[in-house]
Amino acid sequence: MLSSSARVLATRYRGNASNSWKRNSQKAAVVTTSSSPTSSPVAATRFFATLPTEEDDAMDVKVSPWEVPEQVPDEGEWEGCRRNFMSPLQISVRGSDILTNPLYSKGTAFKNGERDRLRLRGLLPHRIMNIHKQIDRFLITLRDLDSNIRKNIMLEDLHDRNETLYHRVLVDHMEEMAPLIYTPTVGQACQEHSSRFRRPRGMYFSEEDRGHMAAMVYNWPQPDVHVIVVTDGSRILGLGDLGANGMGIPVGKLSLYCAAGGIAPHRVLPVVLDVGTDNKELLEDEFYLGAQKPRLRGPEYYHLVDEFMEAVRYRWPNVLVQFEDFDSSVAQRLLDKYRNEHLCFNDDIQGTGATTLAGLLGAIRAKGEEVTSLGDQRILIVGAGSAGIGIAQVLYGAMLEQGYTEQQAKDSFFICDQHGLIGEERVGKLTPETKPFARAEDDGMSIVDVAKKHKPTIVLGVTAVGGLFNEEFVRELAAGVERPIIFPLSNPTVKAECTAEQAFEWTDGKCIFASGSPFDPVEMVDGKTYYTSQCNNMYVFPGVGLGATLCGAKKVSDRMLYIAAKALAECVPEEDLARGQVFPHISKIRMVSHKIAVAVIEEAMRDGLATKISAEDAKDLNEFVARKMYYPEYVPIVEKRTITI
Ligand SMILES: NC(=O)C1=CN([C@@H]2O[C@H](COP(=O)(O)OP(=O)(O)OC[C@H]3O[C@@H](n4cnc5c(N)ncnc54)[C@H](O)[C@@H]3O)[C@@H](O)[C@H]2O)C=CC1
Ligand SMILES: CC(=O)C(=O)O
Ligand SMILES: [Mg+2]
Repeated sequence: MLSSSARVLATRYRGNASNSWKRNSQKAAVVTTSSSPTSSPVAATRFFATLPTEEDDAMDVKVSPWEVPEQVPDEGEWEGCRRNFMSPLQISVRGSDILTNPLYSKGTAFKNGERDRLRLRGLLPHRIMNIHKQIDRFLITLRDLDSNIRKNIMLEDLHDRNETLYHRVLVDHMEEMAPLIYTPTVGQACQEHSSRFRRPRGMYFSEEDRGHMAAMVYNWPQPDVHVIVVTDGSRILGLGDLGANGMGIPVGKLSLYCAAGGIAPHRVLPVVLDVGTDNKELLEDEFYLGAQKPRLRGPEYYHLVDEFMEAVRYRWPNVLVQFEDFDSSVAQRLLDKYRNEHLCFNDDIQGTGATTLAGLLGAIRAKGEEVTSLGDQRILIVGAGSAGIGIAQVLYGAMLEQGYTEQQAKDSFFICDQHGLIGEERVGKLTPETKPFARAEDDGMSIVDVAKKHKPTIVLGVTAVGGLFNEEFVRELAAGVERPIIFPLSNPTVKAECTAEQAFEWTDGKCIFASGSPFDPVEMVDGKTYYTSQCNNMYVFPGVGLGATLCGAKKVSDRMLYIAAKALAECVPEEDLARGQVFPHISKIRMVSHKIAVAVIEEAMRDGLATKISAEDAKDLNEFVARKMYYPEYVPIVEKRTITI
């Protein structure tokens, strides 16, 4: 139990932006030329040629010319890549079919000219609202709801009605909305997916679909998908096997791809590989919507995944596939199989590794130590699954980059699973990725004893065991070092290894704290406020995906993720670090994604992996990426006509 000396601040702190961070101004060294024109990820631009009407020009939506900032902009300065010209969207549907299409519908925001030419007159109430008024009205109702799951449902309803408004709500209110559409609420949304199913979103592939997948992918209505997030539902957050109910995760991740990463909504596809479930409750649940049979395993499972990968590549040869929440028994194997032959990455292994590296570089800076001292840290990773070993691999690679020897780098790690410290004694039972991190001695040692003996400077929790970092353990950490870095990364909130209050309370406010799901800052009895950060792969995957797809990367290399981590670390202003905040404020996430995307493209070009960057684009990659980022704004809609002369 906590004493009353710490309390969570009721209102989440809103970080200040600053211009103080240093920019990595390294320019691309190699320029590749495109053989085909780069397709735009921006909805409703480029391929529509008809000019807007006068009335559309007079739209009351404020559109200002965007600028690519040289440094982190002040609050409000970042326009999120707005445009001063909006090409009209040319569509062939009319009337009520427009209103029921979430990619086209503007609801009450259709102007009179559009209502006339699109045969909407009479189908909408008289009053015309602009997007700002629509958002105000939406927020009043949303904020009135008494639970986060109800808010999640209301947001998903909006998602199904009007994608532009939905994504704009996310862009403008990221701090408030991310926990509602993503962790922690998405966990509950997945658990309740079948019971509250309203409308399908995404695609499902199951065993019955074997032999048909190449045809099935043509059922998806969008011709040019850029990003797929796929799960088999086997390890949804820290909630275990949720089978087909895991669809909420690809949907939530892709909402962030659009709002935070600037990929247009019609270019994303959420997928569940419904290969059954070993979750007894779901197997017995009369309302469960997935395949009610035990999980497919062995060669049959891998063949199914293989057919899916072939099918999506057949229809969309350049599509990026993000593997998400696959159980660690298959995650690494799938990554190894596809990483060199398909544009793909595993978010839990690679994205989490890169994000954690960025957070640790920030934390080390916050402590006043050299960022290049990573290999001098003593890093205790509790949890040796996809996330734990993924993090170890990325940190290990970063240490080598910093000039440490392989042995020095390995000696920095203490990795524990539920049997305690992983030592060489059980090397025969370890996965090839875990083996290099086995310690020569102390196999099976408890985390408390590791803390006592080895005095870790950094502790990362990736076990999905809520409360595992108990008072004894955290106090031991605080006794060992002046300022322990404590990252309980498991999701959702109930699975966090400790809370922010506990970490600050038990370390007398000395720790640097970052968690997978957001925690409010904590006010201690001394009246001091202790700030928290969110260390979640959401800071990395949108930018990596944006950069990789924009440059037509042949693959996602480990170095791209390393570069992404460095770019992310550079986005944290000094004054945030001084408060112990080691990630940029969530409201800056579009700017972070932009910076990561530029860095990823530069790296792809250096490594000869970029296939779609023209010499012209390469002249100013900042501008190129900003121009390509989707921004949710209503564009004028016109009828598609075939003109014959
Ligand atoms: N913050 C972030 O961005 C991310 C957080 N995560 C979270 O990390 C957690 C783990 O994810 P995965 O590694 O994919 O799962 P996993 O199931 O592959 O790994 C869990 C590991 O924890 C170990 N473990 C279980 N009980 C333990 C105990 N009592 N003591 C020590 N170790 C114990 C298991 O042996 C296993 O090695 C999940 O809650 C997930 O939500 C995962 C990816 C990203
Ligand atoms: C954040 C994330 O990817 C996870 O918890 O699995
Ligand atoms: Mg995940």
